[in-house]
Amino acid sequence: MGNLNKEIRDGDHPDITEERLKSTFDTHKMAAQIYNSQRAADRRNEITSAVLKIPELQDIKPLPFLSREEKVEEAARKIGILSEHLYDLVNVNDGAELYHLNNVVIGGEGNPLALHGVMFIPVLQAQATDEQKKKWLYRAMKREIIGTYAQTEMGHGSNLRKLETTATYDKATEEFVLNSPTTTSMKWWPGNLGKSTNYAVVVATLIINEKDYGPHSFMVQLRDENTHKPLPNIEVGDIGPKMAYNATDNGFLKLNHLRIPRTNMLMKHVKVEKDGTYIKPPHAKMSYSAMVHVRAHMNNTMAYFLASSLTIAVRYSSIRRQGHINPKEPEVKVLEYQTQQHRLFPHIARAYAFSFAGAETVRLYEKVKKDMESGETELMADLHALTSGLKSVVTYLTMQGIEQARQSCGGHGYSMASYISEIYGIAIGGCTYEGENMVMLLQLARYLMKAAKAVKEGKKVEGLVGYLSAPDNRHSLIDRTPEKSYDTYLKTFEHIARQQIFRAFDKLEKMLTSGLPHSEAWNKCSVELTRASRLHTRLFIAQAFARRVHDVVDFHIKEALDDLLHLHLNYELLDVASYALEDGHLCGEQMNFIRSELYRSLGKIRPNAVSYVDAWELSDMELRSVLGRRDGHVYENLYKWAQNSSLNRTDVLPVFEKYLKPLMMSARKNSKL
Ligand SMILES: CCCCCCCC/C=C\CCCCCCCCCCCCCC(=O)SCCNC(=O)CCNC(=O)[C@H](O)C(C)(C)COP(=O)(O)OP(=O)(O)OC[C@H]1O[C@@H](n2cnc3c(N)ncnc32)[C@H](O)[C@@H]1OP(=O)(O)O
Ligand SMILES: Cc1cc2nc3c(=O)[nH]c(=O)nc-3n(C[C@H](O)[C@H](O)[C@H](O)COP(=O)(O)OP(=O)(O)OC[C@H]3O[C@@H](n4cnc5c(N)ncnc54)[C@H](O)[C@@H]3O)c2cc1C
Repeated sequence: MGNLNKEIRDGDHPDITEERLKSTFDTHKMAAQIYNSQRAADRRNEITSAVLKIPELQDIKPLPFLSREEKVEEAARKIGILSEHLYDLVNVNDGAELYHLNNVVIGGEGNPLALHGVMFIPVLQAQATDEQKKKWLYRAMKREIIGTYAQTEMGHGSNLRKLETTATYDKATEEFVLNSPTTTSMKWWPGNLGKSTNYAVVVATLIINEKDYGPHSFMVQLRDENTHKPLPNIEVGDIGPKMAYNATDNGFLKLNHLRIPRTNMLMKHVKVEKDGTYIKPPHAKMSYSAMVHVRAHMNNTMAYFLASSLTIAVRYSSIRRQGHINPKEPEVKVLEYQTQQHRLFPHIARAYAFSFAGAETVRLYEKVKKDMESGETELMADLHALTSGLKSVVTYLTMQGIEQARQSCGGHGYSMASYISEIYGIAIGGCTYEGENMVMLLQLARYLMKAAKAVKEGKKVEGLVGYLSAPDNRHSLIDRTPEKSYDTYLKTFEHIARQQIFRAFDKLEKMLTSGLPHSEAWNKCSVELTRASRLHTRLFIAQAFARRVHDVVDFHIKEALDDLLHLHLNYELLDVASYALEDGHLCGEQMNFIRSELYRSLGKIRPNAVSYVDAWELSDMELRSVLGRRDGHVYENLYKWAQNSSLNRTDVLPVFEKYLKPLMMSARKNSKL
């Protein structure tokens, strides 16, 4: 039998090899859990190996040394090369393969086709008629045209019903007139809108006979297909540098009474007839499908960002030696410190948890998508509630985890050589895009309040909120849990979520009964409501993790995942325990039990720490991190990396002659006086 950890190679840093030799599980088999099948895990590695053989696909230099223009150019250059090799490298119908290819070759900072693949094509698939698909979708799939999804405006992103861009139907010419009447009505933010795309699905408020029908989707050609010059009545450009994503040209768009044919409205589910008759869709929010598509996949992209930063931090922590635990022994790896373990390991568990919750979400999404094809919309509300909560909780916890990973690398974590700050910047965009987190937590809260009302009225609720009708124990039995049975933990999470949901419900009801209008009462309860949504979502994540561990067959993988789950449940419970202490569901003694289980878990995880992150099988090419190198040879490569700095091109910079020398000369002269 070979090594269980598949990353071991001759010549690696002995400290990291020592870690890998301790692995109790086969890291490639674990990758099959993370990526949902052995085949998917194999394909990732095959794609990486194939990419490594194509010299033109390698980074010209470390990305942090590129200017914004160079980043945009570099991403576009690689997209060009990728086009030549695409069909040899991946199955183009497999989103996971494309995403992996993107991460290895281009990375997270963006590329000209990002929104094309993530939103433009999905919105056409879901909302275009067959005729419209023939006209645009197939051309888009062949990349004859490049598109984006232009919804957000300078003045409005969250509140879609107040989008100012109008699409007014002109019956006489059978056209829509698209107009941005104000500065704030300009589209502002859409990815790749600024410079790369020549088409966009523009979301605008539909007006027929002066009646407002709310946001609808329209296909708009922005630029000439040959010259790429903006078409008449269109102003379009880049919105400038951002915290991260700087290889992406997020853009602005002003439409000046632009006329488009009636048939450019996406009409699979909703229609405007020639005479202006409006035929409504089977469900009012069907046109929001592109957002739900991205939200459903965000658990996995966030898990990936979190796992990337943890891979960097854990590998580095295994070669970084500083300080002593036993003064008679050599300096220890910083990974030996309990504080370092507590800082990193719970986030490793979260990355796994998000990936497992993500797999369940994508399954539900695929089902709803299929149902919608035939006009069936029953599960749309469940999916919207689930993805709204997960999107918010997972992005927020990912942000926390990445920042802890950065700090755990000390000074070198702050250097772009770690690349963690870039990953952080990319990931935290997710707290805002696809619905600002608070706004989306409040969407889930609407669903939870409906369920709570039903329960109060004596009705039985099922599915994601089924626990609200289930019997509850007055006191948690958590310290009477047999090993490897997590039922009592999950029951405690259920109790906490249930209590908070009803607390928010009761508060809201009381205000409504006192005569406060619904929207005001809602606002006054909104902090409690968002708490309810978070607790409900964290319960779902814990349940999804437990369901996955339950289903695993391989003994060693199951055992390793079980250790992570144990850590997860104890850590998360401590994080939310105040809710259960308030009503005496948990007592002080049980808190001590949870704490001691948590510390025991850290010790259990420690020998496998490097293997848990190695199991994500993130290559050096995609990590782009000196600290996270697979071989552990960090220090000599940090020095090499710094040689890329343009400041090192000459020994003396012109600023010396210009500013520093006169400053020092004058200071010296003055001190002689
Ligand atoms: C050469 C080739 C090489 C190729 C190689 C590589 C190729 C690349 C391949 C892959 C690349 C991968 C690269 C990855 C890059 C990743 C990039 C990141 C992408 C970033 C994208 C970001 C995009 C955006 O941000 S788009 C804009 C998003 N905007 C929002 O999310 C707005 C948020 N607001 C809302 O959604 C709504 O306003 C709202 C939901 C808050 C409220 O809507 P409303 O006003 O219409 O609602 P009402 O109040 O009237 O009603 C509420 C009611 O409706 C129900 N509801 C709402 N939404 C839904 C829904 N979607 N489904 C079902 N029901 C819904 C809600 O539940 C309420 O119901 P009630 O019953 O309670 O009334
Ligand atoms: C990296 C990135 C990429 C993006 N890509 C795209 C894209 O491709 N296409 C596109 O169309 N858009 C895109 N966007 C825009 C993005 O979708 C919006 O910025 C986002 O939906 C938030 O809307 P907003 O900016 O209006 O926030 P605001 O709503 O202005 O948020 C400001 C504050 O107000 C609060 N708030 C607002 N409404 C409520 C409420 N009802 N209740 C309580 N609090 C509230 C929020 O919680 C927040 O704290 C992108 C944004 C980013 C950062």
